[in-house]
Amino acid sequence: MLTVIVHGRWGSGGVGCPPPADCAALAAHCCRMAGSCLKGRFLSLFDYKTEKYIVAKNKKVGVLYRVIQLSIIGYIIGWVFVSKKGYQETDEAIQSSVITKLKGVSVTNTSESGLLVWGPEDYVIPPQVKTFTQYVQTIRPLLETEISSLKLKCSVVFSSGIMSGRCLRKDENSNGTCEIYGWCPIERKFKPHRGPLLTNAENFTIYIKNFIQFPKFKFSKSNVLETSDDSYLKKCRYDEELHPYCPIFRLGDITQRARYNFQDMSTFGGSIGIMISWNCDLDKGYSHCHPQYYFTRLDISVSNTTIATGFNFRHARYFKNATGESYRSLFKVYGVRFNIMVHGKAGMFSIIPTAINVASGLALMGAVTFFCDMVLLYLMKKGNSYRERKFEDCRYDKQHRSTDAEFSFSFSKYLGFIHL
Ligand SMILES: Nc1ncnc2c1ncn2[C@@H]1O[C@H](COP(=O)(O)OP(=O)(O)OP(=O)(O)O)[C@@H](O)[C@H]1O
Repeated sequence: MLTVIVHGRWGSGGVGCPPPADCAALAAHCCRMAGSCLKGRFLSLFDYKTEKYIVAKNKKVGVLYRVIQLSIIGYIIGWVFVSKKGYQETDEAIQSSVITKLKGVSVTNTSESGLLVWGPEDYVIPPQVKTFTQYVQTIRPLLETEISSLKLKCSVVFSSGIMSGRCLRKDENSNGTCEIYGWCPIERKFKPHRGPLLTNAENFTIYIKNFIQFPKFKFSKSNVLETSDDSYLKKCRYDEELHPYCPIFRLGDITQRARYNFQDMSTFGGSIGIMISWNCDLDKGYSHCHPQYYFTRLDISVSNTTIATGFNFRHARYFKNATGESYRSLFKVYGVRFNIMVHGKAGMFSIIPTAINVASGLALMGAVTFFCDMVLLYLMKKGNSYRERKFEDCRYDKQHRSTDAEFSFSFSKYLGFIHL
């Protein structure tokens, strides 16, 4: 669009103004004509003003104009509307709840502890801080009441504990050892057993139940397939191709999907992130909103030189012998910690984002005209001749003293209408 910008002057003095004598005559004339002038100006408010186009027969600029125009149309339709769904209102304020249940049984037979059977209630340590606090609270009274009756004093050369202040086994050959309060025997340092102690741990299964809500659209759903088959959860195992909506995962498959071997990870432990991603196009309907799972190992760094890899913690079991003495078994456990993260985004058609994106598309199209005008006027060889045609100087003309066109120009100018 090539628009003519009209320049002009209105008033006395300066280039284009008639001599003062003529101005006085003109003023007198205007006064006589005041009534009709005002009427004419008022009526010109209801004139329809249209833009003047100049067709520039320049192939280079013409091709450039079409190419940019097509690119912008492609961007708006392809990227903004089709890919980014610019016609939808979105809600990322997802409300979510995750419930997990692990299943699987294993047997260990070591020289220290003999034959032991391990079920989920033994090897699953609740990761939530809240559960852990409850665990500490049930144990603490036992320690506090029993601590005085127990012979917890232990004399060692190096250990951590509370010093009693007494020195034991002091003779002429040695300075003796400090007595401390602590559990006997003190913890011995073992190198972790190579590979998992719970040998079939990679076949354990974890059931991840996830509920999500998009409050803006009053939408809620769970990741468990909606089916009338009661035995579905007993049989199914998650598989991207065959059972993408089965919420039961084999531990070995999870580490494999995170590109790590379960056997390697189980020696020193590790942390696996399970991301549940909900990307729902609610225009397609309820049944098309499904979760997608992504697995990644979290306790590693890109450089692979971190010394912080692995995951372990200490865990104790307390019991009493036949005479009522309290004992505890202290375990330093190496395990795989699962961090489950939920991310969600839902979109639904709305007229407001549609209108905003259409308007910004049209504004971009206007910018193309401005850009091509600049190229045509300032970069082309014949730029001067185009400039002469594009910009016309409308000067005051005695014969047409107060024309509608002139008034209309001034009115537009002083209202600040600038057309590109
Ligand atoms: N980790 C898991 N591995 C395999 N199946 C599981 C697992 N957790 C639950 N299930 C099965 O999924 C179904 C639904 O489990 P849910 O916990 O809702 O019900 P439940 O009757 O309390 O299960 P259960 O008493 O068997 O633990 C049950 O058939 C259950 O056996």
